Amino acid sequence: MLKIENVSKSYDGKRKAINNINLTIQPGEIYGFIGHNGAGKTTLLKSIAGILSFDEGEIYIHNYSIKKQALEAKKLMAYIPDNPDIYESLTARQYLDFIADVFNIELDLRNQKIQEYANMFEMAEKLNDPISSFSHGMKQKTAIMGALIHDPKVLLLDEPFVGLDPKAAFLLKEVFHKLCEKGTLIFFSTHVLEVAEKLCHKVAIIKNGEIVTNGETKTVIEDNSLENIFMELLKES
Ligand SMILES: Nc1ncnc2c1ncn2[C@@H]1O[C@H](COP(=O)(O)OP(=O)(O)OP(=O)(O)O)[C@@H](O)[C@H]1O
Repeated sequence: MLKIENVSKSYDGKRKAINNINLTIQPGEIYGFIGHNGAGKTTLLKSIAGILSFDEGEIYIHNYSIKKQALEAKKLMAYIPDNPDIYESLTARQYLDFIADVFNIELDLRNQKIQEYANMFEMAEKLNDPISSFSHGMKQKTAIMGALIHDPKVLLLDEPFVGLDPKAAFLLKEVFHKLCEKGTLIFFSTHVLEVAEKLCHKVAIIKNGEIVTNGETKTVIEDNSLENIFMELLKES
């Protein structure tokens, strides 16, 4: 479970980039996080991942506080940033081996997973090529494979569909479904409202650092489209 309690963060000590965020995400849920540019999505995702410190509140990953028990919490999760800036000088296989080493994944299991995901994302031929030679989408796929290698219980992704071709986007959605069947919870930001509408069990909409609505996707959208709800919420002061 991912529990976010009263979390606030300011970069300059004056304006809060996120303000009093409360969200609880259960195992097996696919949860979409939607907001305008600068709304605070990346700030919250990085705070959950333990990359960014926050000023107030607490975040728990399966009851481990990301502030006080960061190592235990981080073992259970994976975070994929919006820009897959991964080690350019390594080959994809070296990068995946490195991640597997960090998480202590035994050799047979890691090779099996690398092969499985490389086949799935059509990266098997590229495993021994340097990441510096990859397109944005190929780097994104490599980052995704790295995130999946240790079977995270909590998967955080910042704009995961940007830069993926339609087939890779379809495959990633399939991966989401498979993971959620196994009890992994997935929390991802997106600007692609159709994806959120179709894929997510629940959604939260953030505006100027505050959650303006959240809940079951079908309840949030009722008879309207998510795009209309989003535009209405942006208009309201
Ligand atoms: N390193 C930083 N230093 C100062 N202010 C920052 C920093 N990073 C983000 N901000 C500010 O915090 C607010 C939230 O930014 P954040 O990147 O979390 O938004 P976002 O919802 O992810 O936006 P986008 O959809 O454009 O990626 C914005 O006002 C932004 O200018």
